[in-house]
Amino acid sequence: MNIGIVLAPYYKHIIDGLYEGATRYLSAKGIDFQYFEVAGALEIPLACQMLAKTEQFDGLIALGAVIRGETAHFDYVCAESARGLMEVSLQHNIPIGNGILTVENESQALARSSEDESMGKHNKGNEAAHAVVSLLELKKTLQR
Ligand SMILES: Nc1c(NC[C@H](O)[C@H](O)[C@H](O)CO)[nH]c(=O)[nH]c1=O
Ligand SMILES: CC(=O)[C@@H](O)COP(=O)(O)O
Repeated sequence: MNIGIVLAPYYKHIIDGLYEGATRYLSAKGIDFQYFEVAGALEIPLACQMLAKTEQFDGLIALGAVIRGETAHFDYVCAESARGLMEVSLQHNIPIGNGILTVENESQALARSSEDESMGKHNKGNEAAHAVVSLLELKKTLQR
């Protein structure tokens, strides 16, 4: 099993936490992974489509953090990155875990990308990795 991780280090310290959460989950299950960087969350869907077309990955994980600013740009970045991921996943029949945070402020982002469980919220990178693996396990069951 080979997982492609597409990450957008717009906020590097936050993405590092998401990446740690995702890769700890994959490593604990003995699953191989490779990562690829893009500029921001809006570029993640096309990168996922590029990887899906290689047919070298069983699943993909998208890691990003979108924090609301002063304008409506937040709404478009969140909506279009999520829509793009769903479109690629369904069109290419490839499981994609959406670990793109869409939050109001940095505090909310840190709470969802921390390695310290005492921060209260789950690590969304870990959650995205679990989501992909669970879909791949379902796929394996159906192929029996
Ligand atoms: N504001 C955030 C962005 N904005 C950049 C876009 O994702 C994109 O790179 C740009 O519009 C050029 O196409 N990206 C994030 O990942 N997080 C943000 O908070
Ligand atoms: C969420 C974003 O897109 C970020 O760039 C916010 O920028 P702005 O303050 O110009 O809305």
